Formats: sequence, structure tokens, C-alpha cells
Amino acid sequence: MSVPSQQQFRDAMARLGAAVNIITTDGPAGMAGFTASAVCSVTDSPPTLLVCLNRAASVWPVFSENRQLCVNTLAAGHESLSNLFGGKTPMAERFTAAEWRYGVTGCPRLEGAVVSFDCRISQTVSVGTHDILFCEVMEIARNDDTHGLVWFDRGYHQLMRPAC
Ligand SMILES: NC(=O)C1=CN([C@@H]2O[C@H](COP(=O)(O)OP(=O)(O)OC[C@H]3O[C@@H](n4cnc5c(N)ncnc54)[C@H](O)[C@@H]3O)[C@@H](O)[C@H]2O)C=CC1
Ligand SMILES: Cc1cc2nc3c(=O)[nH]c(=O)nc-3n(C[C@H](O)[C@H](O)[C@H](O)COP(=O)(O)O)c2cc1C
Repeated sequence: MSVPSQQQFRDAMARLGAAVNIITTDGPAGMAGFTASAVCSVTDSPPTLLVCLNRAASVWPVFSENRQLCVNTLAAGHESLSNLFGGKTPMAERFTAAEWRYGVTGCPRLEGAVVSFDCRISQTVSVGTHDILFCEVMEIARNDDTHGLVWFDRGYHQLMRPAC
């Protein structure tokens, strides 16, 4: 058995459904945001999640310096916003496409997200091309009347909540 190629790894990873998130930051280095599916829970004590960020992304220096971010989990209907934050679009254009609020960190909180986590980055570990940002959660804002969105097989899929 040989080690899987990059393409084989990506083809395999395309089979793992994941929530889609817009990760935002604001602070001394300015405002930035990008789309991420590589987000997961680490521990609930202290409440911590992780975000994997490619060091080649244009937003990387901004997140590195600001050391705080907001994880905005996208809802059904946010597909085009997700694509906008998924690369190449100028930063100002990304942010004018939606409504934002502000929590304890001052990082943009997406109006209508399923949930938003205001965090400070407590630790960073570099693995290969990416930085793993460990994020301690300072504040949570939930939205109970939105449907969900999942990235699976290189496409968006809406998740309906019967209660909504
Ligand atoms: N973790 C990451 O950095 C991710 C990056 N992307 C970006 O979005 C583009 C489109 O993605 P897909 O349409 O899903 O097709 P794709 O074939 O490029 O990727 C399939 C899956 O492989 C994983 N993946 C892709 N690029 C990766 C990377 N550089 N490092 C670690 N895992 C990676 C992700 O789970 C992704 O959903 C990718 O080419 C990539 O630039 C997408 C998902 C995760
Ligand atoms: C559905 C989707 C999921 C993505 N997930 C990640 C991720 O988890 N980590 C990451 O570094 N980039 C991810 N990307 C790519 C970044 O969003 C993109 O590189 C970022 O917007 C920076 O692009 P820029 O360098 O053109 O500004 C994803 C893109 C899409 C469309």
C-alpha cells in the first residue's frame, strides 16, 4: 500500500460532510474574513474550537496579528456569501454583501448565522501548509429559526430543521 497522493486525499476528504463557516477578524491589522470547513470542537473546558487556516491565504497575516476571530456557521441561503469569502474577492466587497453585528471581541458577527462564536486565539500550531488556530470561546450568539448548510461532495446541501 502506498501513501495516498494529494488528489487521493482530497477525493477522500470530499466525502466528509462539514458545516461551512465564515471566519472573521478585526483588530490592529484590520478586518478580514474567509470561508472554512476545517472547524471543529476541541474541549468544552475551557470552551475551545479549532480552525485550520492555509498560511498562503491572503488573510493569514491579519489573523496572525489580531489574535481574535468570530466563527460564523452558515445557514441555508448563505451559499453565495460562502463563495464570496472563499477566495479572490477584494475584502471590502466580501463584507458589503451581508449585515454584521459586533460581540465582545469586536470581530464581525454575521446576522442570520446558525451560530456565532466570538473567540480569542489561545494557541497556534503549524502542520504542513496550514496553521491550526485554537480558539477560546468568549461569547456565543445563537439563531434558532434558521436551517443549516453543509459542504459535501464539493457542493452545498441544505439541512432542514423540522421545528423551524
Ligand atoms: N482545509 C482547507 O484548507 C480547505 C480548503 N478548501 C479550498 O476550497 C477549494 C475547493 O474545495 P473542494 O471543492 O471541496 O474541492 P477539493 O478537491 O479541492 O477538496 C476536497 C476536500 O479536500 C480537503 N482539502 C482541499 N484542499 C485542502 C488543503 N489545501 N488542505 C487540507 N485539506 C484540503 C477539504 O476537505 C475539501 O473539501 C479547495 O481547492 C481549497 O482551496 C476547501 C475545503 C477545505
Ligand atoms: C467551502 C470552502 C471551504 C474552505 N475551507 C477552508 C478551510 O477550512 N481552511 C482554509 O484555509 N481555507 C479554506 N477555504 C479556502 C479559503 O476560503 C480561501 O483560501 C480564503 O478565502 C482566502 O482566499 P484569498 O487568499 O483569495 O483571500 C475554503 C473554501 C471554500 C469554498
